[in-house]
Amino acid sequence: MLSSCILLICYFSQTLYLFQFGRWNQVAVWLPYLLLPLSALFASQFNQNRLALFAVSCLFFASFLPLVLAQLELTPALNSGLAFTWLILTGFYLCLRRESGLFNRKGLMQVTILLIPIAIFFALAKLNPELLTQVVLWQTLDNDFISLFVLISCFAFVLVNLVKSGWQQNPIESNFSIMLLCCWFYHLLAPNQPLQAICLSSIAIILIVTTLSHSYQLAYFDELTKLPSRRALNRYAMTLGRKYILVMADVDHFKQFNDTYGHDVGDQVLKLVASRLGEVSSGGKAYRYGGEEFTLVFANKTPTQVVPELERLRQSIANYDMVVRDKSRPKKSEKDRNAAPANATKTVNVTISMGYALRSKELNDFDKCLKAADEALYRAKKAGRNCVSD
Ligand SMILES: Nc1nc2c(ncn2[C@@H]2O[C@H](COP(=O)(O)OP(=O)(O)OP(=O)(O)O)[C@@H](O)[C@H]2O)c(=O)[nH]1
Repeated sequence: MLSSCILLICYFSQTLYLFQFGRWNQVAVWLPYLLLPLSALFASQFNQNRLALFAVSCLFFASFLPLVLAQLELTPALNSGLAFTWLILTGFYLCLRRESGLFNRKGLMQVTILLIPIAIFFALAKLNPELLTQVVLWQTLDNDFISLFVLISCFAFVLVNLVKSGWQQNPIESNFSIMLLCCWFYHLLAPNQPLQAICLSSIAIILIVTTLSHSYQLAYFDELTKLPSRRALNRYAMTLGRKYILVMADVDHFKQFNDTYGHDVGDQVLKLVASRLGEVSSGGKAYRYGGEEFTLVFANKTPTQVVPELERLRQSIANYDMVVRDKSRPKKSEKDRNAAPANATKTVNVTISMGYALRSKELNDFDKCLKAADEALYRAKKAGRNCVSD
């Protein structure tokens, strides 16, 4: 989200600067017609079909939609308000939808749903044009270009998205909010065509940045735990100097835990352990190595600095009371289901074992050091688990 904001500011300021010289106006006006199809193609190649559809929608909005709405023979202000209402509804809908294919039944249904508001506009324009004007245009402000409906939906959209994306840490949702703000600027900047075109080009650029950042996230972050993945660890290994400590951490008796409480609860355990390890201090970085194994890397640290932090992490996980649903309780009848039984949930504690290795003359490369940390982990398991070993 931050990168999109920075990029947008740079793009805007540069283009505004070029505008001072006038001759760039023509370039700016046709640029969206190059960038939007490009971003749609790019997004669809990376299976980001919602982004691709939004790019196509913007293109439709800027080219064909005004021609379609012209058939209604309404005022230009109302046409503009209707077009924006449609674009905002489209953005809102696509943002809330789950990712699905483009050329299948779901994809076709998505496109049909996007066209429904236009059908409603046509019906209302024929049946009750007064109502349409009242809903879309903010007549009280005596400003035909500001639409109350667009204003409210815009704020609602940004608010919902920011809350949702903050909670999910998803670049797609948060960048949809920025794109909507661009649409909002487009609306305000009318009838300045070149400036409006900059807004559309900005949307195309954000679409490309979003596609790239989401793909980066998929490649380098673990989906379940949100920690950087093993691939990210291997990348980080290339940047490490001559002094570092590697730690291998493993959840104790995890198989038994999975067997007793089920795979979903097992996943919850992994999330819990990952969130605790992710809070590592003393300059450490946490990675999900694979399965129930995690790796911590401390660059430029000595065991004396690192071991107390490992002990702190181990204890914070061991002391956490995790509430799980007791899978073993008998299935109840419909009547019993309403009465919450006392033993419906129970509290369990998860422990982890850790082994660490310091890079030295013998362990002079990352793989050797990692293997030594793994052997130390094995010793921690043999020593009774829930402990740190070297
Ligand atoms: N729920 C869940 N289970 C996983 C995941 N990845 C690996 N596992 C399970 O983790 C378990 C690993 O078990 P083991 O390697 O035998 O180790 P353990 O039971 O933790 O025993 P010790 O390490 O000796 O304490 C296996 O049952 C895997 O199915 C995952 O992403 N989610």
